Amino acid sequence: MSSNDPHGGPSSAAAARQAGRKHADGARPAAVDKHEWRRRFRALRAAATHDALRAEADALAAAWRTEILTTLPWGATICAYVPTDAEPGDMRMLEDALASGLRVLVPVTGAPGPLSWARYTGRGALRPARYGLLEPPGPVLAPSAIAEASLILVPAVAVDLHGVRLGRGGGYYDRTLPAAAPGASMVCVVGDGELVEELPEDPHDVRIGMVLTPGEGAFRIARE
Ligand SMILES: Nc1nc2c(c(=O)[nH]1)N(C=O)[C@@H](CNc1ccc(C(=O)N[C@@H](CCC(=O)O)C(=O)O)cc1)CN2
Ligand SMILES: Nc1ncnc2c1ncn2[C@@H]1O[C@H](COP(=O)(O)OP(=O)(O)OP(=O)(O)O)[C@@H](O)[C@H]1O
Repeated sequence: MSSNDPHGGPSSAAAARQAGRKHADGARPAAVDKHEWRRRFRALRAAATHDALRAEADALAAAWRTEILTTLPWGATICAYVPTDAEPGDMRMLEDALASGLRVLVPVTGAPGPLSWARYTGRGALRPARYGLLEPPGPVLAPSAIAEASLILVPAVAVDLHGVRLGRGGGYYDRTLPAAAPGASMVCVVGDGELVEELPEDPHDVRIGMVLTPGEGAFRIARE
């Protein structure tokens, strides 16, 4: 088994990081392995204790507040998403964004294609949607609304140090992000074990430029 084999089933964050290391020949892992990589990261997260997940969410909420929200002007638009229980971070991040005076848009999921958007006004307004997600009922904004955002939170199962992102496999964000404003920051929120050296990349994958992790807070990664 090579160190990049996603069938290996690492049992810790350190093992996940190790599994993301480069092949000796420098080649990227085959893109066909994305399903296995998703399965592996999902298993790691499912095995985490309640206390560990709570500590992770606390650290992410604190870093989000102090390292990102403080940099955004009152009234700015951001694109975020409503996290599920199986994703890092929690609703505090959305609530704190509202409290900081931001206009917060979250995705409205339709058939695979560019995501539409709706304004997040508070958790009480959310309704069950496709894939077990929670979304605002509307009014629905066209996919082009992403161009108004100065910062975009992009959900990720994992991300690598080159900005390659592994999503949930719908291809939604890869079809959505090209309409973002040229200067917008694209940020993935991931657990410490979900930032790895190298993930498989397809030609359609849009690289992101920043990560927020519980252990190291917000930092830029290379988009190269
Ligand atoms: N909270 C949240 N909202 C989001 C996303 C997200 O990742 N997280 N999305 C990000 O695009 C969009 C929804 N995309 C989704 C894409 C696929 C699946 C899904 O159920 N995938 C299957 C298996 C995929 C595979 O391995 O091929 C699964 O996860 O079991 C769910 C949502 C928009 N809203
Ligand atoms: N820009 C695009 N145009 C056409 N098809 C695309 C595009 N981006 C992705 N796809 C298709 O979507 C499918 C899923 O792609 P991929 O596995 O990269 O999704 P993902 O980034 O994990 O998902 P998501 O963005 O929903 O989290 C693939 O079959 C891919 O061919």
